[in-house]
Amino acid sequence: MTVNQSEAEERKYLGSMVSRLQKAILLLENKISVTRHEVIEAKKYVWENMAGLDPAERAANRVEISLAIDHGEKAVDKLRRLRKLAEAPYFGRVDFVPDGRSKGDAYYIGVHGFNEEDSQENLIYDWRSPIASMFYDYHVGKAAYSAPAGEVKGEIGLKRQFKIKDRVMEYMIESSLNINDDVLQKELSQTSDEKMKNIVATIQKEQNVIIRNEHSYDLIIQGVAGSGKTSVALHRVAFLLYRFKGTLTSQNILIISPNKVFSNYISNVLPELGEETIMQIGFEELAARELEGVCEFQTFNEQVTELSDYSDDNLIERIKYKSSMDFVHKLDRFAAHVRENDFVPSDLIMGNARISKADILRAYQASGNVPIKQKLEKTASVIAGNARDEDGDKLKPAAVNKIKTAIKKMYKSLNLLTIYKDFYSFIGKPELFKLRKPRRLEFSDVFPLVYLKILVEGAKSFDSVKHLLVDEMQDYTPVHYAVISRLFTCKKTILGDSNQSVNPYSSTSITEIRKVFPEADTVELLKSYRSTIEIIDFARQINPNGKIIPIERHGLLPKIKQSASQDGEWTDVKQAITEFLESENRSLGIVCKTQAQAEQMYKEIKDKHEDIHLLNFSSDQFYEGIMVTSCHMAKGLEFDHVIVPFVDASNYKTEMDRSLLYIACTRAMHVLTLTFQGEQSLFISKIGE
Ligand SMILES: Nc1ncnc2c1ncn2[C@@H]1O[C@H](COP(=O)(O)OP(=O)(O)OP(=O)(O)O)[C@@H](O)[C@H]1O
Repeated sequence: MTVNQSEAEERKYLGSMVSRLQKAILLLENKISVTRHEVIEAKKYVWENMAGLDPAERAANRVEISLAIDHGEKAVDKLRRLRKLAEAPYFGRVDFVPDGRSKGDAYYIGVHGFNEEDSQENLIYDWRSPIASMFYDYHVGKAAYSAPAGEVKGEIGLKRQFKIKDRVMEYMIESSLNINDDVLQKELSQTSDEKMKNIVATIQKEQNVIIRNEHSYDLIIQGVAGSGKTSVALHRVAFLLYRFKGTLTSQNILIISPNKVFSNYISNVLPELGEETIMQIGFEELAARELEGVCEFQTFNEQVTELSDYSDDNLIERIKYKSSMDFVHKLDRFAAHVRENDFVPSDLIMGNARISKADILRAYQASGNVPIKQKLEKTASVIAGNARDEDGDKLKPAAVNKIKTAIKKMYKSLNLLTIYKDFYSFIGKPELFKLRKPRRLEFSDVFPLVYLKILVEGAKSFDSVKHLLVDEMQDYTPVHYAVISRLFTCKKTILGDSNQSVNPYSSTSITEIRKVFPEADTVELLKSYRSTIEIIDFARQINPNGKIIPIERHGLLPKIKQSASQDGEWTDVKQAITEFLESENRSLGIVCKTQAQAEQMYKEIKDKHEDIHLLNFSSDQFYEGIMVTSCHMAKGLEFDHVIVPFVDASNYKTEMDRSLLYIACTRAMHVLTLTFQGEQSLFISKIGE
């Protein structure tokens, strides 16, 4: 294989590829404009000849027009991809010779594939194609890939990485190692754009295994902070959309995300990869859908705020009790118990006919192991179907309805809140149920009630969803997962980090989640790509439990600034903002323990710079520049520079605070500054000793 050996040849080849892409763009633009013209003409024709066309002709015209529009839309999509490729056609190359052949080919790999209209020759391979997998999995030497016809073994003779921007090659690296560290280093040391970006050029081997996993039904990813869990999950979606084109579309994929800012933050990744963005929903929206008309409820954020403002042992006990798999089993046993015992039939008189309570009970018992409401419906329809009026005829609809109502009334109570309250008496712990206001639940009761509702009434499952992603899995309890498993029977990717819980009293480990999904495959990511070694070392001392391994990238040591007064601390924070403004960094997160502190901070500094944004739970956008927010909101996000204020002994003292501080510090990519006045928190006082 002798093509494009030298850098000069590669540059020339890049130039020719850009020209070929530009030619393809021109051709496609012409086609689109012709199609547009044809659609307009066809519509005009139908409009002008409406009266003269018979219904069959009108229908045929409509079909033709909508087909042309469909083609046009596909062409516009393709055009978007070609334009993107024309700016940076590829990022990698592997030269591969299959076993038994003397000659192989050079395969160029890009964000999208490209072949010219009149030729079947692939000029650029999509990063998701089978051949491209070798780029991520192997270095020079023996290699293999899975083709539709089976595994192809052979030898990689050359592997290169390119950084191409605005049609110009910035650099080219010969890589003998897997995705050369130099390129990864360069990528990671860049300052952050406004939103999360794709990582196709530097996907690591351990990440590629997850992305290209087509076989797991349920896949749980435990990954340390910054290990690329969210990136990997989104690339996995893009891979599955490519691999199962035709049976899976972006409308079949749903992500349960922690909040709207996070949704906005990740919203560019799939479009960058040429796919449409997927639907997103929050756990609370799910709960609101299920509990509509039943009751109101406290949000997760309100619960976290309450816990971080003051510590109430009874509340903590209630939360902890409801956060185990054992609790889910108790709800199951209770539902089985009431289903068995709370139906008390009586004889039913309809005109001259009498239906005995024994017959009704028999029908109820024969109605199967289904939710109570369905049992009652089945019982009623069997009884009504067998009953006859005085003339021996089947009952009229009005009489059938009467039977239905009467049988429903034989059940003790179908009021969900009443049944839920009874549950706590059943388990001998009535003190564990506390309404906040009449008909307002505290957060720890929300998903238990939803689960009970499913057991009583059955689930309205999301049938159109074929793949579900759950991010920040550590914040949801087994009962959340029990609900999820009933509402979504599809494949799932569940990801999170047990060390990043915003409420340790209800946090869930992979072991607990596996109790709900015993067949799930699990995978652990330990390498962290986001932060410098200095920042990770610092965070590791705050929370020594994690197994986090930083990627080899150095930066400044985190700074801790102490002052004697609050005014002194404001000055320190403002000074750090000035340092940020004077640096090349583009995003600054000021991450406070609580939302109230974030608001206080925002008030103090908002006049310092015109583009300071306060992020709270009603925000729906991630901004470039300076953002002030809470640890809870910042979860999943990242910033070039992070300032964590108020790190004093009274503000950060509990295990929950430790977890929040760890989350705050691991949001920083390049620079970390902590400030406090008075006595410093124990979590940082020993750092460096
Ligand atoms: N292979 C990679 N190449 C380049 N950048 C990467 C790679 N993997 C991860 N990153 C970068 O690391 C950062 C962290 O990624 P991501 O947010 O997906 O991690 P996470 O595990 O979900 O983090 P956290 O749980 O801490 O929120 C992002 O900037 C991402 O682009």
